[in-house]
Amino acid sequence: MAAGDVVLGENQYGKAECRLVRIDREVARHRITDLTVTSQLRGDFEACHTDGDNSQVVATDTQKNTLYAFARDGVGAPEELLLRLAEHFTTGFPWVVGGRWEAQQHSWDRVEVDGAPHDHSFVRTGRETRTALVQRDGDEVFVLAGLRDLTVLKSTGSEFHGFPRDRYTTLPETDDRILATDVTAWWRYAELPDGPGGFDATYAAVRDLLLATFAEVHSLALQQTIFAMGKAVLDAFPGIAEVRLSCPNNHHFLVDLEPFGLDNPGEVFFAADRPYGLIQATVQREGEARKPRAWATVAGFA
Ligand SMILES: O=c1[nH]c(=O)c2[nH]c(=O)[nH]c2[nH]1
Repeated sequence: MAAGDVVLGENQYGKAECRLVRIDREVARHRITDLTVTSQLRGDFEACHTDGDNSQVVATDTQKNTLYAFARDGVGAPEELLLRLAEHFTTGFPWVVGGRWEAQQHSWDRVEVDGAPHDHSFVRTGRETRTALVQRDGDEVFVLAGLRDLTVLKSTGSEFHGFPRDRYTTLPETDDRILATDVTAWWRYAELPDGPGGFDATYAAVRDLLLATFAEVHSLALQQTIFAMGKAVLDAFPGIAEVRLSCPNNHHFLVDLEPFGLDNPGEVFFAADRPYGLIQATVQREGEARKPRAWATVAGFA
């Protein structure tokens, strides 16, 4: 090949953000699963890119249809649905070597009527979005699970001091501040959960641990808090190999009420929306092999 020839590099394609709602209605008390799913295939699609030869192109429309057809049998945990799709496409078409399947799960609560949860009416809650990402390359499968927009705030139990001061430093030291963030977390399964409840139970337990750790750690920095959150997850789940966290420091500034002849003993704040500190960390097990390919397509993580 002559130097300077132009060739196709890495590529993937599929249907992005398929909106899927499944109602389990075998019993009077319906259950709702609300997902946004992206399916992308990797493999030998060179002829399509270079010559417009579509003979190996599993249409994005087909990928979308497969998702809805699979949902007819039940969805289960988002990770399970993605693993099914990965298996189907990777084993069903010889030139498809793998791909990337991602889901966001949108949560609904039951409407309460006279104090009782309703059977078939739901209300969108302000809860976090659950996320899942399966990537497959031949027999190698990476499963990430996570959440985003888990918004938390503690009104005390947070300090920030001892940082270096130079001519540009104006931030006062504080031994009592609001700590607020929107947690984005991903964790990578080295072993898939096979106990009761599987992925769903692990998700719920990890979420609880993240929240409890945020609440209970007396924070000297958001960095310290997020490391503790990741560590709590690794300590509790041997099958989880690493946790990555990305957390904005949603600053709350004490308002100066002196011009109005008032004091402000940590009660009235301006909640700024930007700029915000952005604190990100990977919490991992010492000596465990890194898996950079598992993270290559996760936006916003180092
Ligand atoms: O928890 C914090 N970490 C920082 O790195 C930082 N920097 C800053 O200005 N405020 C804070 N708070």
